[in-house]
Amino acid sequence: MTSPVLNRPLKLAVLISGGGTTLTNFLAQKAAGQLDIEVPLVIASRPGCGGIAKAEAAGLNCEVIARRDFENIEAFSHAIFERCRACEVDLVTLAGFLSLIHIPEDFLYRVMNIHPALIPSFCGHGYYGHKVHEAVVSRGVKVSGCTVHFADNEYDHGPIIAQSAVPVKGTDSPDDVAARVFEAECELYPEVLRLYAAGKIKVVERRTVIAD
Ligand SMILES: Nc1nc2c(c(=O)[nH]1)N[C@@H](CN(C=O)c1ccc(C(=O)N[C@@H](CCC(=O)O)C(=O)O)cc1)CN2
Ligand SMILES: NCC(=O)N[C@@H]1O[C@H](COP(=O)([O-])[O-])[C@@H](O)[C@H]1O
Repeated sequence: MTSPVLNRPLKLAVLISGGGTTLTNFLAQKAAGQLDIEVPLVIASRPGCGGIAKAEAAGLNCEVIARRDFENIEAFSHAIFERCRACEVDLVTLAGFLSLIHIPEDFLYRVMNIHPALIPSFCGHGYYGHKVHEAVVSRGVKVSGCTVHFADNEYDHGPIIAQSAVPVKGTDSPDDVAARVFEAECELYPEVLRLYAAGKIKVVERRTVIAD
C-alpha cells in the first residue's frame, strides 16, 4: 500500500474519548495554514467527554457512538465505519480514543493512532493517557516520546510510521513528561498527515518506507 496523492484537503474522521487535545491541535494547525484538512466527522466514544464541546465550538459535526451501547467490538466498529463511509473520509485518526476497534478491509492502512510513548515500550492493554507517563517515570527510563502508527486489530501493534523522542529527567513528574511528549505529538501527528496526503507513506509487510 502507498498512501494516495491528494491535490485537495485531506478528509479526516477524528475519534476521541477524552479532552480532545489532539483534535484541538489539528484545528490550530489548519487555522495557521500548516495543515490542509477538512474534518467532516468527529466521533466520541464517551457521552459528555470534554472533546465534544471543543468539536461543537469549532462548528464540527460531532457524533457520540458510545462503546457501552454495543454488545461487542464488531458491532461498535461497524457503527463507526459506516459513519466514516457516509462522510467519505480519506483517513480515520485515533486521537486519545480509548476503545479497541475492529478495522474493516476497506480501512486497512486508513486508520492511524498516536501513542504517547515509544512503541514497543509502554504500550498495549492498560497503557493509555496519564498511565503511560506514570509507568515511564516509575521505570526510570531516560527517553520517552510518541509514536504514530497505522492501526491493526491489536492495541498499538500496526506498522510504525514515525516516532519522536524526548528526554526524561530523574526529577520529572508524570505531568512533566506528559507535557514534553504532548509538545512532540503536536509536531509529529500533523507531519505524518502531510506525508500521507502527499503520497509518501508506503507499507511493506510490517514496516513503512517514507519517501524523501
Ligand atoms: N484496533 C485498534 N484499536 C485501537 C488502537 C489500535 O492500535 N488498534 N489504539 C488505541 C489507543 N491506545 C493507545 O494508543 C489505547 C487505548 C486504550 C487502551 C486500554 O487499555 N483501554 C482500556 C479501556 C480504557 C477505557 O475505556 O477507559 C481497556 O481496553 O481495558 C490501550 C491502548 C485505540 N484503539
Ligand atoms: N493510548 C492512546 C493515548 O494514550 N492517547 C493519548 O491521549 C492524549 C489525548 O487525549 P485527550 O483527547 O483526552 O486530550 C494524547 O496524548 C494521546 O497520545
